[in-house]
Amino acid sequence: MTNQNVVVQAITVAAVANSPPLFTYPPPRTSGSSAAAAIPKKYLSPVDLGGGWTNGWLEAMKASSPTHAKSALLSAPAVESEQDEQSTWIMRHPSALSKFEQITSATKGKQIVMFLDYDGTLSPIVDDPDSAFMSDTMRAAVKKVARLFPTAIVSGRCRSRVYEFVRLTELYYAGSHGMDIKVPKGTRYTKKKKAVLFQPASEFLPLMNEIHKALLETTRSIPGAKVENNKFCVSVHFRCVDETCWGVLVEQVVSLLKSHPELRLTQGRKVLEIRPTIKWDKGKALEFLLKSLGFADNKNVVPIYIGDDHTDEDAFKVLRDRGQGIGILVSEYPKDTNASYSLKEPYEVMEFLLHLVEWKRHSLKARSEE
Ligand SMILES: O=P(O)(O)OC[C@H]1O[C@H](O[C@H]2O[C@H](CO)[C@@H](O)[C@H](O)[C@H]2O)[C@H](O)[C@@H](O)[C@@H]1O
Repeated sequence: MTNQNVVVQAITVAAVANSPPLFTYPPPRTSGSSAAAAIPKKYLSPVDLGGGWTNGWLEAMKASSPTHAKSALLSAPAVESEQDEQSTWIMRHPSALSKFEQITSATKGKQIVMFLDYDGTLSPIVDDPDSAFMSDTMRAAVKKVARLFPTAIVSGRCRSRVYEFVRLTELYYAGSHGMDIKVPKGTRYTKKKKAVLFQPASEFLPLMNEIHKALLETTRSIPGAKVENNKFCVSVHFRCVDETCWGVLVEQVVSLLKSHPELRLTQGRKVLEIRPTIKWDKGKALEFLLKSLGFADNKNVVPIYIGDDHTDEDAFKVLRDRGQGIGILVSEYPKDTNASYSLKEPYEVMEFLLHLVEWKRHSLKARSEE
């Protein structure tokens, strides 16, 4: 078992797209002085800890909720109508189903490596994170895909938890937003004698447990708040919290972070996430897995990454920067993204996976008959 540590470095800021964002992420400071001046640069979080930090996050929480984002668009006279917005976006990020042939022709003769996010991609978003089950039909589709292509799950969840949901031993798993990767021994692709465990934030484990405990305690008074221990990341869910309490909740999180400049705050779908300020994310995890599979500099490899969240943007950006691979965003709404294609919901993800299986089987058969 290898356990490499990655040096704690300056922060990687979340991926930003070329076009103007529909809502800002990470949130801007709204006012206040910077308490971050005293913090060593290597630990500096994406937004400083000045007085505006809480307000900035609160605004971001509101703006990233689709109903808010939508009404903001509709009330701005300069913005195109909602429908125009949708069709402009879909032209830029066409459906991976309607452009299926374009995708497969780009992968012809090349090795596809499949990367799948879990929540909102393989399982629908539900109120209770512990009930985010994947359907049997989706599991069967992923199983079929994994028979044909190396397949990895890259999730914000704790690795063991996401495995409990997926329950497919033949996959590679990266949990805690890529900070906990397990490459099993002796797979078809790696043939390694020992499993490889890569945990670049391992030194943060005791601190993350402390943070989890502290947040369980402080958020106890807020109805609907849920704190999840994702090993190298702690998630504070606000999906079931009344909007009037969001300010108090974010204040609690921010005040805890004030004494921990080595941690940073990010936001997912109705969730605030506290994680170590290390230069590691889902994009780095994608690169690490490609390397572990022996495909590091292989130009004949096409990674396909499907995800629905801010944190998946790091992976989309890696593919865009490499000029290699296909990023597919799962979203019903126009969102600022580095992905090239889109799918509306997990059901469409399943259809796409099954199309891919069908196409690959067909081309293998055709080749064997040549
Ligand atoms: O990277 P992912 O696999 O997409 O994980 C991201 C977060 O997903 C989970 O939260 C999200 O899904 C929940 C269940 O549908 C939903 O209730 C919540 O509002 C969403 O944010 C998970 O619970 C988090 O720990 C993950 O970080």
